Amino acid sequence: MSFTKELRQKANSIWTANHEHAFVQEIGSGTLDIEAFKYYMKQDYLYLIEYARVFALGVVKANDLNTMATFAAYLQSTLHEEMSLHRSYAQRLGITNEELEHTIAAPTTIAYSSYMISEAQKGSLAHLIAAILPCAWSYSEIGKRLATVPGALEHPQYGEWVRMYQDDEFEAIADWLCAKLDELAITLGEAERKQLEDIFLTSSRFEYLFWDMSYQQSHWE
Ligand SMILES: Cc1ncc(CN)c(N)n1
Repeated sequence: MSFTKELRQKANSIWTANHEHAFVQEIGSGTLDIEAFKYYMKQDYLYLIEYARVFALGVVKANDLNTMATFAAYLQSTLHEEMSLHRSYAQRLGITNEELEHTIAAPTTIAYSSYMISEAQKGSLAHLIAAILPCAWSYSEIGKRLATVPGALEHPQYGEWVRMYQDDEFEAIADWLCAKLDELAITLGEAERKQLEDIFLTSSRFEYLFWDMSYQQSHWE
């Protein structure tokens, strides 16, 4: 079994909890409270700014031109495709650009994005990928699953979100990161593989906390 398949298996209970989280389920059914979605969109925008920085660090840490170019392409697509989804929702939901960029980051947003940046800065390229892989991969899995829910793709409010994350182009990012991490892991010893596993599991847990924050915190803001 490949290294990333092993990681996916070890994180299975966390990923199942993410799939079953009320926020995710209610995007699929179209019943999510719009205030929770607005809160999520604003926090996620801040998160994505830092996520994009990790791709920039990938350009710096890459040791061949193809890897550099791929990280640069994903930096570009995060800033101009994924974040344009948020800008388009913001416009539709009456959130100004000012509000989007100057929202105060919640503790979970700060903790998750600081964790990713810290692992990316202090570790190797493999550490960097382990920190961001759950972000790219779990969203693709969630998008693909929600796309099978009747009506989810066409829902007037949440359909655009589902269409973005179920897209094959989005899945290609996760596939590429998996292939790169599998390639790098071949030469690593047990101790370093264990570090990568811990990072992957921590980011997976942060994914859960992000859904939960968005579902809960919007009620007590
Ligand atoms: C918190 C979070 N994690 C992952 C993704 C997908 N890039 C996202 N938009 N937000």
